[in-house]
Amino acid sequence: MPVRIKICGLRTAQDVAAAVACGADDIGLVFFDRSPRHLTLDDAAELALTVPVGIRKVALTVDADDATLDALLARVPIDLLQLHGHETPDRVQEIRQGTGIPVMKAVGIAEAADLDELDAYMAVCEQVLVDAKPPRGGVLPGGNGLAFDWTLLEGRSWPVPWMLAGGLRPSNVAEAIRLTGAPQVDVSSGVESAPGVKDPDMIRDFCAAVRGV
Ligand SMILES: O=C(O)c1ccccc1N[C@@H]1O[C@H](COP(=O)(O)O)[C@@H](O)[C@H]1O
Repeated sequence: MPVRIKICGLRTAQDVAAAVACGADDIGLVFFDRSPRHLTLDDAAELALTVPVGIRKVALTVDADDATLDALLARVPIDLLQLHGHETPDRVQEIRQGTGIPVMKAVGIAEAADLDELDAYMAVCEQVLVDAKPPRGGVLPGGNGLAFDWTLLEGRSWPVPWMLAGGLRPSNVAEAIRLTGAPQVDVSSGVESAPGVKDPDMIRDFCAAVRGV
């Protein structure tokens, strides 16, 4: 099976076109106002219209309340919710049942013990996102371009689909896939020329590196 590719933090129709042309499977829209990739609902609704059928539209939220999620889903057609905050397994379950939208919960990894946290989420969501733990006191809970020790994942297998994220770039994604066996990869800052500014050449190189594994 080819490794699935998610390009996250797209903000313009040109970003979407570049990702789609290079074979991305998922595009990520960020709804977190402290992020340089944040989209308003109006901008996201317009951008969503440019995404071809068959490409999954993923909404990234951080500890969003029900009203925020309802407003988002009423305005923007979303295929998968990426929960990137401190949502507990109970809250994940509640969101999944309340919205009817499949959920991918992000879990931050810095050491082997952090992997235990994944188990509780496997039971309540469609997918998990295995990301680097954000730096203490950092502004963003993700999208920091930081990798974790991928050897922690060697020999692991999980019963639900999972995606690898954190510091992936065109130059390291092939090694990350080889070491971890990741069936899906997610990138944001690793294909940017500046925070929030996607670079079509880097998107192309990233996708080519994944497809070359
Ligand atoms: O991209 C963001 O701005 C962001 C904001 C808040 C939470 C998560 C965010 N991005 C996600 O973080 C990981 C890793 O990103 P990177 O490739 O290391 O920059 C990825 O899943 C993004 O979707």
